[in-house]
Amino acid sequence: MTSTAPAGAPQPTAADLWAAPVTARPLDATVEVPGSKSLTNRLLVLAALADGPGTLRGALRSRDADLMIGALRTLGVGVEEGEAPSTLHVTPGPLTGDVDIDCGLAGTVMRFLPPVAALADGPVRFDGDPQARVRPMGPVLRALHALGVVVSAPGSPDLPSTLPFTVAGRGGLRGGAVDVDASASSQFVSGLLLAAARFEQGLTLRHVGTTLPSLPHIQMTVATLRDAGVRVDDSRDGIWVVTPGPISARDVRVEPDLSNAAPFLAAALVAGGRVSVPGWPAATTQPGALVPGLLEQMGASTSLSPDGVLTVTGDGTVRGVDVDLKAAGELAPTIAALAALADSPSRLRGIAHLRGHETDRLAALAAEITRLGGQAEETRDGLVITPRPLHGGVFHTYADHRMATSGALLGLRVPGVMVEDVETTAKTLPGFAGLWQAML
Ligand SMILES: O=C(O)C1=C[C@@H](OP(=O)(O)O)[C@@H](O)[C@H](O)C1
Ligand SMILES: C=C(OP(=O)(O)O)C(=O)O
Repeated sequence: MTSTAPAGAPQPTAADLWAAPVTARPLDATVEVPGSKSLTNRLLVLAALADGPGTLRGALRSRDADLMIGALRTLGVGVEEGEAPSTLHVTPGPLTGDVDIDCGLAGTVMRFLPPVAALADGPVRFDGDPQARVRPMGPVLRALHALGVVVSAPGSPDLPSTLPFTVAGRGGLRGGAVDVDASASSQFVSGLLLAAARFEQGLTLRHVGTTLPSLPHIQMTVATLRDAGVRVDDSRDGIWVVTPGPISARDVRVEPDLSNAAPFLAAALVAGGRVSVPGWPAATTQPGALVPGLLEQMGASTSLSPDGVLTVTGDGTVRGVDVDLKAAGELAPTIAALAALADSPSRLRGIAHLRGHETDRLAALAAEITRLGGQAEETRDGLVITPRPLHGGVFHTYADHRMATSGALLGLRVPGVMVEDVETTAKTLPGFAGLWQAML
């Protein structure tokens, strides 16, 4: 397949460009990454639906997390900062309708909150960034419709399949059995499951699509529900049964974001030397758990100390890989950047659904690696990347935080890489450029 960059990105001005730093010497750094986006936004939703006030500690504060906080407040939930901005006290209350929710570009907000909105006492209007208006929403909205919820789009008689849309909250939902095709996003399943204990009859949810991406994220949803005392039966592949009942209010600590740790750890492979990330959980449902194994396949050594410090060591040589990233599509931009710097070709498979992420990530990665002189081609479900000598140039990011971190990784070795709008990393990692510089 040929690649064209996704449309919609205006030409950057010089002020939008960040000169990615090149390293002259091996790294020797420890990088503390903030809380997981996926855990923070799940735990916020569960705290909002819980049977009493609860607390999150080590929560992420980023655009996506703050959009979730803002949306929950709009719905009548109390969310107060504690002694640190990463401590959040959540006080559930009756969910109020006749409100507007800004989803920004956050998949977790646009997919997790429509089922919650069905519990509100009036219409909840959802919209987001221009790029959010092309992200797939149809399956979750069709599932809500099948459960008896009225979902509408402004000025159209049809059931919407993208933002903007309105969910007519009626103060509650019967629940029952419903099918969903989650082949475009696991978040359709997670969103329905997170609210399901509050449906009168709970929920029996069956995935009916050909493929199911991001299974660790669904397992994360199930684990966070169970930790909050909700009964979930996931003993049959592609079927989840949530028993109705209270969601327990809790005081929880959020793990660091292992997917955001990935580009920092990968830097040890590109520059040589070592990078350590403290707080690495001994066991986790985050797909970032696959990072050490992937980096080892690409030539790194890794170790996890008993006190949870993950260390990646490299010698500046990157090996090509053939990997299925279906379980961890979030890691694909990092692996693609490594592949462009490798000593042999790579194939990334199982990630067709990345076309519906912040941008069409397959097109964006192929276009930007090619622009720097590399060879990267889209396949039906991924990318084939053949290393070539790279040169500097503008690395467009398409409002995608993980495109920006990929550009930084390439720039570590290739002089003159100018990353467009590096601040787009604030979606999940505010201060990325400073953390990156401090690592060098
Ligand atoms: O549930 C979650 O927190 C997420 C699920 C995944 O979505 P997809 O299944 O759409 O890839 C992942 O890519 C996204 O960054 C976060
Ligand atoms: C796909 C991602 O985000 P979202 O939660 O917006 O889907 C991502 O962070 O890589």
